[in-house]
Amino acid sequence: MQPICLGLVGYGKIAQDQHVPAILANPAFQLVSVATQGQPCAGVENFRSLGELLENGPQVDAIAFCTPPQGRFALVQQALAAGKHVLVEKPPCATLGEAMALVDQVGEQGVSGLFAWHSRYAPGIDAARDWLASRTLQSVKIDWKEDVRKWHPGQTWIWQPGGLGVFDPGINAFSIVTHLLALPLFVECAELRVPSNCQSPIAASLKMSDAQHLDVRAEFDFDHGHDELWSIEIRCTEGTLRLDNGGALLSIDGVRQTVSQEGEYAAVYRHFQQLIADQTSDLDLQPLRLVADSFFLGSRTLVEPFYD
Ligand SMILES: NC(=O)C1=CN([C@@H]2O[C@H](COP(=O)(O)OP(=O)(O)OC[C@H]3O[C@@H](n4cnc5c(N)ncnc54)[C@H](O)[C@@H]3O)[C@@H](O)[C@H]2O)C=CC1
Ligand SMILES: O=C1O[C@@H]([C@H](O)CO)[C@H](O)[C@H]1O
Repeated sequence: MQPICLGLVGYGKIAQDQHVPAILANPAFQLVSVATQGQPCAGVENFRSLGELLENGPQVDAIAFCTPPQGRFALVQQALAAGKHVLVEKPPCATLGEAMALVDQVGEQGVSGLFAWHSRYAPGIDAARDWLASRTLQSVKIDWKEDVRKWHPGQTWIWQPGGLGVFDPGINAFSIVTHLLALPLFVECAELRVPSNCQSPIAASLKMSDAQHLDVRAEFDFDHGHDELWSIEIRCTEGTLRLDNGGALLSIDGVRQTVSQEGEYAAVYRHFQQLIADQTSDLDLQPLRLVADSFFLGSRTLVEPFYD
């Protein structure tokens, strides 16, 4: 079986930390080229732009996008126009409208597309979804707190329009709960705390619900201590489910459950491989819709300036 020849755009932190190791560990893929504006990737042909990669580089079947969300729409469109399958890091684009347009364009091009909500592939998520399927939900409490200086050192794009600020990690919690819960969620109120020298929030408090008036609360914080707090607690009539460490740990009524041993990005690329084989796509917009609605409804409070 011929490997899927892969190009990658944006050889930055997540590409180095997660994408390239996952690609190299999966024999179904062969990374053949990178287009990036920073340091080059060893062992493959490097280019300064996607256009150069497509025009002058080795033939590729698919492209993985690890650039910031601003400007990503045009890049993915370029790959689609060239008939390439696309794997797009979260958030898929800087706006909901751009992401909606990509969904249409993937369909029109007849290729496979994946919006890679990586937290949905955390080890505990599938078991949590199975347990919840037969339970009666009462409330959901989300705490998603980390240190931006640890996870996005020197990344100014995250504080610019389209960079989402604390919703860049917070959208991962949205991607989990929209995957776990049967009914669509909507935002009821949002308080956004924006540093005086930034365009996007550093913290947020949210209240959400669904058509059955489920009580969903979320606290997001990008200026948290060194030890992250990525937890979701779901109280049901029959008991309490808790996901910790971003979904890597699952407990039910305080008892730790056995979960998958596969890492998030290994599962992401295995899913992408299957989508290509099945000639289909997985392009969910729900997490980005919740971010958009949080920004629509959000009251803004200016807080002290942020310095990296
Ligand atoms: N930092 C993290 O821990 C994680 C980040 N992500 C997501 O991955 C995406 C990238 O984040 P990071 O890797 O942290 O950012 P980063 O700033 O470290 O890397 C972005 C890379 O894209 C390159 N780039 C920008 N515009 C380009 C263009 N037009 N053509 C080619 N290369 C271009 C830059 O040179 C840089 O190497 C974001 O959407 C983020 O939400 C996902 C999971 C974790
Ligand atoms: O997607 C993301 O994940 C976090 C962090 O890497 C935990 O995995 C990061 O802030 C955000 O971009």
